[in-house]
Amino acid sequence: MELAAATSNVSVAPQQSRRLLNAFSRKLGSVSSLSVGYFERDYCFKSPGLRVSAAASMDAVTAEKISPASFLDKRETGVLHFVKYHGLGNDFILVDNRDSSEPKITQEQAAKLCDRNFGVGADGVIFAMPGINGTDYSMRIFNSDGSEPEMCGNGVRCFARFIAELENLQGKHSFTIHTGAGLIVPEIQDNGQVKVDMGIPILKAQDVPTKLPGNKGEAVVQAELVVDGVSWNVTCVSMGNPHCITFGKKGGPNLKVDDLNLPEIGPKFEHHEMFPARTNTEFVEVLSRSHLKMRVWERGAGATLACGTGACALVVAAVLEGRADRKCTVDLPGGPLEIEWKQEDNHIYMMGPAEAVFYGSALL
Ligand SMILES: N[C@@H](CCC[C@H](N)C(=O)O)C(=O)O
Repeated sequence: MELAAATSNVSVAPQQSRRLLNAFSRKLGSVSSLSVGYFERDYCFKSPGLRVSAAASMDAVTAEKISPASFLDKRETGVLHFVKYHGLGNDFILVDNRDSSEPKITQEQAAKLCDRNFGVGADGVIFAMPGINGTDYSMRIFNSDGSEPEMCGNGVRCFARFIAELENLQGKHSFTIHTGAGLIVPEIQDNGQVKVDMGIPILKAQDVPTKLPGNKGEAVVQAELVVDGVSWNVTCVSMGNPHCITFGKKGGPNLKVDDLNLPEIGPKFEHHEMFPARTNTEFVEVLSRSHLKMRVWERGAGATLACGTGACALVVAAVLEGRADRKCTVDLPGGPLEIEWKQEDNHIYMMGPAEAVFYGSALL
């Protein structure tokens, strides 16, 4: 797989952007069907001046023909058009797969695309697919290692914004989405943030899944897990995907998450024999009863800047361990999420941002 090109709108001035466009246009030469893909989203859609300049540098396609939907509509064999989104720096390649229930690329191709040196670079690839059992859409995701998780919290916020863009929807909108974790309902707010009904957390040990024996009914709460000879206190929660949450070592002080050597300790949790489906691990510092700080090591993706399902799972763990209230701000490396585990319906609600970053095309 070869990368055609892609450009981010982060801190690129209009003049630089124009130069980039011209360079891409020259480089791609007669491959006019691809050259349309390379423009700065924000400047194209918010800056009429550049829109004209951009079009002028592309001899084959006029700016008027460019829209998010028409860009993704282009269907050349061997080319994947995508939009890159992120939710607090947890970044995804979004693929318009609404015409088929088969992902447009394989798990191996997804892993290559996610490579930050030889590909686009992302924590995962997300496919927007036709709904199942009466839902509006289905979401599937491949992690950056090519494995397929059941759910992705930051991803589902990106998914909702992607659908709104594809369907040209403005303002408040909600969708029903079938995922590996069942029905998930995101609602885009007027300010562009996305609130998601993440469903009911799963606590039964064998359903998480973990081989640790239940110690609070069937749930695993503040139980001992020996990792590399060191005893940690862990609580296990599934949000459709498995999470192991720790606030510190057994008998030790509360965690200071900035002091952790995540690349060293993270994989030892992920591949621990007590987690037959591997696990995501959240390391959590309690700042107050309504303010938590976390770092995450994700199954199949490693250290990421944010994990939505992880933020939900750790609030559940904090409540079960008596460390926090049901409504918390969770600080992740990429920014904060608002999480509430509602007593009334036992559902967890997550609120946070999702942003499109750039459009691109990859040669498969
Ligand atoms: N970053 C995601 C979780 C993605 C899936 C995870 N790596 C897994 O394998 O379970 C989120 O925001 O929830």
